[in-house]
Amino acid sequence: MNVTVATRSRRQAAVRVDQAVRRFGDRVVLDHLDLAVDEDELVVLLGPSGCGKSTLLRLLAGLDRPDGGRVEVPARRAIVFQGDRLLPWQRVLRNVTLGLRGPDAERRGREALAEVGLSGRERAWPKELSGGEAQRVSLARALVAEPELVLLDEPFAALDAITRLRMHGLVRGLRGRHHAAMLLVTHDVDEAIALADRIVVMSDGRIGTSRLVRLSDTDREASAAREELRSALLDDLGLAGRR
Ligand SMILES: Nc1ncnc2c1ncn2[C@@H]1O[C@H](COP(=O)(O)OP(=O)(O)OP(=O)(O)O)[C@@H](O)[C@H]1O
Repeated sequence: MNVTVATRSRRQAAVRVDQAVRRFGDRVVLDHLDLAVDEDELVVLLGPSGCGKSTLLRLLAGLDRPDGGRVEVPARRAIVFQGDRLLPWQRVLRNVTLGLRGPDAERRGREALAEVGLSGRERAWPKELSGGEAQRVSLARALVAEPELVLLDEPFAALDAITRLRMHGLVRGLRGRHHAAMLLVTHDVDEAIALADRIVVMSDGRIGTSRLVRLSDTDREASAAREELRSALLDDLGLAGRR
């Protein structure tokens, strides 16, 4: 057994991946990959299609096991996928509180929905929601149990550009109130810049470069510093010509 649930202590990395290997047949998808995510840190994992991002996230979520190496994650973790994966036969509030126990579950669910701007929609059915609203419910569901780690697997990829920008603003706001490590997977350079404390670029089954993002929220929208980072990331991804 090589996935362990870490005992948490102060200042420890929330996620620690050491030399993880994952193979499918002859294909080595994760090739001795190392990655650490600190408590409270939002790391964006950026990489081209097929480079193994989802494979890594599945290991961290405990949905799959490595063939070699170690994966340490906290016990309380949540995952948000590209599709909302809400239960269509449950109302919005119930979808959020499904994993909760105790007498205050409903109150916590309502608070989580208020946080994502969906007060008043508690009794709606999932099919009555827009794509952006459904993903906001998914975020509320992920955060309601105060996880130590939130895994976000291209959660906004299916949304239109304007809704996606709104979701970026929402995630930045939520970070101030939830002290979780977050790992967000995307192949969208602009999304990475909009959200990350640190961007790690994945290729050939390993983490290549790791860049700290030191931009203010205003700079993230439009500035020379942002363009410089964008160019550097396109270089990291081998897409320099697309600038
Ligand atoms: N269960 C599996 N069986 C066989 N091959 C798999 C399996 N899961 C993933 N792969 C292969 O591993 C490689 C990496 O897949 P993965 O989904 O992790 O990539 P990704 O970086 O998330 O891609 P995308 O950005 O397109 O979602 C792909 O070549 C894929 O075909």
